[in-house]
Amino acid sequence: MLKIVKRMSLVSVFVALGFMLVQVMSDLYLPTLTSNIIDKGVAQGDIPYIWSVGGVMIGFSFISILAAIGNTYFATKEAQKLGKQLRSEIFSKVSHASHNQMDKFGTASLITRTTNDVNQIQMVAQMFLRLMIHAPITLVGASFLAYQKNAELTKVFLITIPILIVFIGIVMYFAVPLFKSMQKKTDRLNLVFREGLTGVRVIRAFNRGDYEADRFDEANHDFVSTAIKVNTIMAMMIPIVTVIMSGTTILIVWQGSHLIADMKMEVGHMIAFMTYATEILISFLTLSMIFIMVPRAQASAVRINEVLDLEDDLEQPKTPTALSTTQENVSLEFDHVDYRYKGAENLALKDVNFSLKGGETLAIIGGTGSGKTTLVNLIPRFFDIESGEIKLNGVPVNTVDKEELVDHIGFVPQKAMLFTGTIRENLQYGKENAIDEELWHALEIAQAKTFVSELEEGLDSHVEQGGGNFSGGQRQRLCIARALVKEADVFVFDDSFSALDFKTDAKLRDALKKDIKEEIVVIVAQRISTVIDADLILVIDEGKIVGQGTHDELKESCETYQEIISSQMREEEIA
Ligand SMILES: Nc1ncnc2c1ncn2[C@@H]1O[C@H](COP(=O)(O)OP(=O)(O)OP(=O)(O)O)[C@@H](O)[C@H]1O
Repeated sequence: MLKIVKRMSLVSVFVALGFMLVQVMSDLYLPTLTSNIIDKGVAQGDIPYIWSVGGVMIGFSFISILAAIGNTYFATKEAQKLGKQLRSEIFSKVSHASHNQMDKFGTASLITRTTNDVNQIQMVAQMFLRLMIHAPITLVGASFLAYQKNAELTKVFLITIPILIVFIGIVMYFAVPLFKSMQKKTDRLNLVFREGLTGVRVIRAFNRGDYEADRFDEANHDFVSTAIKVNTIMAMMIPIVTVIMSGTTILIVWQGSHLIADMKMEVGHMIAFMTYATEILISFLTLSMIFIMVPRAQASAVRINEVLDLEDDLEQPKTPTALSTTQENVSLEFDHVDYRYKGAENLALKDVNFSLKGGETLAIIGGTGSGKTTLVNLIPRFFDIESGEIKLNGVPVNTVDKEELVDHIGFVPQKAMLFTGTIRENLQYGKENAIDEELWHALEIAQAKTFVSELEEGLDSHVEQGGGNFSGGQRQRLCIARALVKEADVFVFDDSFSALDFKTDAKLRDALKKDIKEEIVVIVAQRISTVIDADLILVIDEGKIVGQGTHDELKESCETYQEIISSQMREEEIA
């Protein structure tokens, strides 16, 4: 937690604490002034004394109010700033995280960490600046002043404070673990909620609405029952502490009245003593709340630090090699590449070997789970390989600055993902200053020009979250156009033509061939018709290249390729 709160500005922290100190001192002085008014003013009928001390009291009350406002302002400002900074740092970390790191946490947990966990820290930071120092200082100050008023009467605390401590201890024993478990339950709730929202169409298609609602209810019930338990325990605090406080007052009045009767104490002193006693007990209560909140925030701090301390598992080269692009040097080479997912027993890719020159098209075909996506993900270095070497334009990709490498690659992932905004903003994602002409050209190659031009607002048409207002095929074509706007050396299309009909698929590949003369095109596909014209086809099975060559060569020599052809011919016959 210390590591996290270190982000707060020391100046603001000291200013907030300074205001708080002034507030505590003023508050502690007020009961003494009350006691003086009663004992010296009221008891002796000294009206001018009452007026003058009353004036001082009003003055100190004002100082206390102003100090409280100052403290709250700086405490809130610093706590909010801390929350803002943490959220930005987590977001930045996550947006630069590798695929492996994203898989480690999961989206739902990352959302909880950015929202709920940051809120916990924010609350504790504010409480620290408002109360954490206030409570101990008040406790010490009020105890000292109460002792000064009457040492004999402080014996009352020897009875009430141990009772309070035991009670608070019991509450903490039961409440702290429940508070901690609530974080995990919030994670689970977010996970189920998120899956329910993102998968709403699948849920409807499979008529699983009731099942999902039950699943959500279960997570919701689990969360709520823990919250009820914890709140029930906490709800007991106030009445029991009130009883203890009332008991303390009764004991003070009972003991105090004897002392007054014996002329060992004045009435004003007893009233001041009672006020100090209340402050002492409230400080104890505040401290106990702090002891409950700090472990909870500590759990949040650990979860936040887990994200912030993520070591970059894709090392940035210390002296990066520049990646130049000339008409002659565009090339992509996989040299005996092996890759294994973190923690996996088997290699996901074994001994992948091929090379391509600018202007060539590579097609990768194979069954589901054979390793096609894994292979193309290695080109922009989403993962680091176990052995072998991958070179782009003759330069090993792990020696190139990561951002520079990605700048040279136009990537269309398997899942067509668009951002909320306009079509123009989405297309300019890879080249901010791309002019309309370039955007229309990319749309034309991607076979998206016709439907975009038919939209009333053309390039300025609104794109809903995730591209929800476009069909699957339209989304895919917009994603293809977005990649084409980039000035890349390699264009990767990971199963990006799957939602297109055969005619559009053929037209798109034709347009690509005509337009992309110097760059490399890598197409992952399931359909033979998509790969048929490629200069090189890799047939992949269980991570191994089982055949490579042109369509005609593979048709003769590769058994797996022949099987794919015959299975698709059967499908066409059936159709
Ligand atoms: N993040 C991951 N962690 C561990 N294993 C993974 C991960 N992603 C994929 N795999 C495994 O690696 C293998 C290859 O997966 P990959 O996604 O590359 O296949 P694919 O050929 O693209 O499949 P599809 O055609 O269904 O998209 C599969 O066995 C899969 O289970």
